[in-house]
Amino acid sequence: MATIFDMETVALDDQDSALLIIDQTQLPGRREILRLKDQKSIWDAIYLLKVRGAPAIGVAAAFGIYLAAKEIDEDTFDDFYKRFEEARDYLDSARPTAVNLSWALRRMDSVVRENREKTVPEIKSLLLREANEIKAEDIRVCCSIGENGLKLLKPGMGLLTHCNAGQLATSKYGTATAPMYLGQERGYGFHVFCDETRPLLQGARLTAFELQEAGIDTTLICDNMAPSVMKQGWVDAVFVGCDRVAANGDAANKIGTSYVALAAKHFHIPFYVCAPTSTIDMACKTGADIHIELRPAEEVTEMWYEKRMAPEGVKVYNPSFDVTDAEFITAIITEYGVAYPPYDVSLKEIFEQKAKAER
Ligand SMILES: CSC[C@@H](O)[C@@H](O)C(=O)COP(=O)(O)O
Repeated sequence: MATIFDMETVALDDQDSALLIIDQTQLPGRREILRLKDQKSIWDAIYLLKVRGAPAIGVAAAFGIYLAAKEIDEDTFDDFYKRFEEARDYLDSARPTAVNLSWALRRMDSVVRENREKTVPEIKSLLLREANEIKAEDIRVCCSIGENGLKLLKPGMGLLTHCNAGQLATSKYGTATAPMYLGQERGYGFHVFCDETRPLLQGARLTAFELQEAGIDTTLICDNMAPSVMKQGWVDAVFVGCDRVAANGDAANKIGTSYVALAAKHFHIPFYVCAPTSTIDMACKTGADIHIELRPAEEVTEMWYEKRMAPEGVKVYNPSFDVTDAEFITAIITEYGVAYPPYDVSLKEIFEQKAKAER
């Protein structure tokens, strides 16, 4: 599949001693690679959206906790694990909604706990192996979501997406964009509408950039234009990513997603949520249990380039995500297949398939 950068979204350097990310706050104007070594700068990069998107955050956290573990200078398991837990909890506090962050850290934590009889250097190298596997898995998962999503589409279709669930939000290919990249490679000739995605414009700055660079026919619209574009008959399907899916199929994604879902339902357009199983949180019963991150008011009162546009002192409400109720979701596309309502049944089946495949 075609990708836009030579560099991957998240990587370790050649010495496995620093996290390399492309600073997404600078895109599309500047392609700046950041080299992050200490925990504070990795935490900041996640919080400030220099690296963002649920799967990419998970991979960054996996590498981040490995780098933290590497620096722990203790000989006994208990002393090592105490400091490991502190670093784990610190990274986990960077952003609350995307479950991939805690999912990846839990996986790394299991590696430590399951190998307590090994030496600390051995545990450190197992952590490196696990972080690399989390990233490799993410790439495979995106490819499978691409294949599963493409089966739902026909050549020449018009698609709409919200926020950035693309290459920049994952290790490669994206989730919601994977069927688009794959379709492009196979001559489907899709036309994609990108919602700009206020307040931080991930759609305008990142998705429109990615898709255009990949040669996909792309049109940028303001968020409030989606219903109008749908009404004209230009959209045959909506594809979005997600940050956490609850066991009943309610799905949290970038603020504004539920508004797109409502419009899609009104115009009888299928609304698909692309979700790696790492983003499905079966411990979370419904969308009401999903913690929605509140972000600083300045993201709304100032434009991305720091130009104030709202009156000083105005009250601002700035939730970063919203929950689309399961009833508005036509299907959830995972790496193990497509789940249809009722999701409490179909998502369980997806996890059964996953367990079978892992046996
Ligand atoms: C494959 S990424 C899915 C989601 O993480 C994405 O759609 C999204 O909402 C990202 O939000 P962001 O605040 O930019 O991290």
